[in-house]
Amino acid sequence: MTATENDAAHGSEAAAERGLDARLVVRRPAFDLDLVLTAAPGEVVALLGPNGAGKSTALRALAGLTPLADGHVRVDGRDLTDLPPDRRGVGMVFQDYLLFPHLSALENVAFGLRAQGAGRREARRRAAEWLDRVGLAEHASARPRALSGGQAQRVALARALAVRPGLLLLDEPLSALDAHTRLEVRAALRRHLAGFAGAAVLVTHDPLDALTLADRLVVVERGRLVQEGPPGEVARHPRTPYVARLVGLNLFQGRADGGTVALADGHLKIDAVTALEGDVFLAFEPSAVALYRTRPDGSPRNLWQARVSAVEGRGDRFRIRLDAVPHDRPTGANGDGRATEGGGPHIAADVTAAAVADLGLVEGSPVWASVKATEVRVYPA
Ligand SMILES: Nc1ncnc2c1ncn2[C@@H]1O[C@H](COP(=O)(O)OP(=O)(O)OP(=O)(O)O)[C@@H](O)[C@H]1O
Repeated sequence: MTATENDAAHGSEAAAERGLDARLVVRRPAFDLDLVLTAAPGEVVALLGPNGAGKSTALRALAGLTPLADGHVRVDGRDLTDLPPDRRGVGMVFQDYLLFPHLSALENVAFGLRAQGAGRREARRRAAEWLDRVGLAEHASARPRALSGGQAQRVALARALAVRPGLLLLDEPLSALDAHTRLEVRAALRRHLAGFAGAAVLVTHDPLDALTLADRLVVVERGRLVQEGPPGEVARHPRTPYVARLVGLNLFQGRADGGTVALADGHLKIDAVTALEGDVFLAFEPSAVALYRTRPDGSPRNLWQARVSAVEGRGDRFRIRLDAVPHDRPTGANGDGRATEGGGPHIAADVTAAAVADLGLVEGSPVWASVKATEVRVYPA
């Protein structure tokens, strides 16, 4: 059906609600998903979340591959909830659904067009156009096994886009590719998604894919939406420890009271520049943390005793994981924190190789850590 026929068939319904409108409820013995998901036409939504959060389940439910216990899937006003996958008209780029091995690249792309009712010649003409668009015109007659991973991925993308679906689903589209190919395909995918008129939902583990490809992030944990928003906003203002780790920020929750935030666990107070009162999140970059071997002179106010729990190399910097030593517990006779158990907030600090050497940072080293009040972002919880 063409877009116009589609509109005519579904009348004002279609005009009323463009894009994706879904509530996905899936129940399994040890897991349940309940996720409201929408995407406007032209919008790319990335589903992010830890392993087992339910991202693939959500995508498969949209595709009709996993049955819904409750909820609905509507695309451009059309109710797909009870339709089998092949009648949904949804474009899919899934790892285990990539290409038909016995068909050429051209025939793979033409397949969906034929299924949509295009004549053989017309389908091949449009398929050739799409292969050209993804830069694979000269591979039209190649079988999938003769294509590289990146090429196969681009054919799969061309096949999905050629039918101009109202909804495009991409499951880890770059995960099987090596680092170099990944860069290339990411750039190509970005271009094609920008020109795509329908709604797109992308599942990824890779924060870079999510940050560069998506207009909006939807973070899923344990089958529930825990945070959503434009990538920059989510990256600046994480609301769960998973998101904070993903974007490399230190995150705490606490209560603000006159420019001081008492952390939720009651062990530390942090000076911050804020007019907020009440429950807040508090975030700062690992690079904003300064480390000292002994208590620094002039004693900055946000100063903790901590113990190094891990030292991780990251290019030309080192990320130091710290367990803060709670200030209201005894810190040992010489005040160096050695006698105290960890258990205060965890902090990440980024330092240079020279600092690692000068401070002698190894697992178990006691240190003093500080962060300036002006480096701490505070936002409502
Ligand atoms: N076919 C299945 N049958 C039963 N349980 C399943 C099936 N597929 C996934 N699960 C379970 O459902 C939950 C959600 O899995 P899902 O694959 O959707 O998570 P995910 O967020 O995509 O994880 P990952 O990032 O590891 O791919 C997990 O507990 C998983 O073990």
